[in-house]
Amino acid sequence: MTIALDIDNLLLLRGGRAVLKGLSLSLTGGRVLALEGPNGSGKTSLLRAIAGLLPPFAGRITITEDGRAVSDPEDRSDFIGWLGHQDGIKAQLTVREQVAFWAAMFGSKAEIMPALKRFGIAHLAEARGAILSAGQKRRLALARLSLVGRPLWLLDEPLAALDTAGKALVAEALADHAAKGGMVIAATHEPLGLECERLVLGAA
Ligand SMILES: Nc1ncnc2c1ncn2[C@@H]1O[C@H](COP(=O)(O)OP(=O)(O)OP(=O)(O)O)[C@@H](O)[C@H]1O
Repeated sequence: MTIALDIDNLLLLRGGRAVLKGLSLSLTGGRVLALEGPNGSGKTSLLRAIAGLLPPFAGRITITEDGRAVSDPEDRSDFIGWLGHQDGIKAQLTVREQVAFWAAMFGSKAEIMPALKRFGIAHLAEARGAILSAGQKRRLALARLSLVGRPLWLLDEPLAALDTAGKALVAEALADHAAKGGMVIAATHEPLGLECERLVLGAA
């Protein structure tokens, strides 16, 4: 599958105010884009618009799969792996259960333990979500995302709360996803730690 994203002359409003105006962008599978810019510059808004959660006031966002447009936002969600500010970790489930639940929900046949190992949390497999630290929760959310097999990853501050080793694991996972033809768009306030394209949004 070849995925491509095309954004044409986008105007996004939040609370009646323009947060992004005249943005155009093209990206193909195999690429990683770092979305940069100060607080309030519209990074999360752009991710939400690409995900189909924030309708453009003007302009167009087109996602194509093998040259065929995926125009319905509901169909679009089938292509998207989302990691927001909230990790969405369930307090009562163990680390293993949370990843297994996602794998089952998304019909992934990938194995659980290698994903936990990859993000350095295999030793926490039987720990409940409630006792995880912020960085451990982030690692779990990333392990979960890596299992679901969606080609377009939209990540909001994927490095938040991670230590140096955790950041290196994320960089590796992003590079790996891109190497398999996936696309990554990550809002970030710090370098992602791999070669990538950059889009710097303006001040609010
Ligand atoms: N639900 C909302 N209603 C009205 N305005 C909003 C809403 N959500 C965000 N905004 C405004 O839209 C602008 C862009 O916000 P956004 O969250 O996209 O910025 P950001 O670049 O991701 O910021 P940060 O780096 O702080 O995460 C901000 O001025 C914000 O106040």
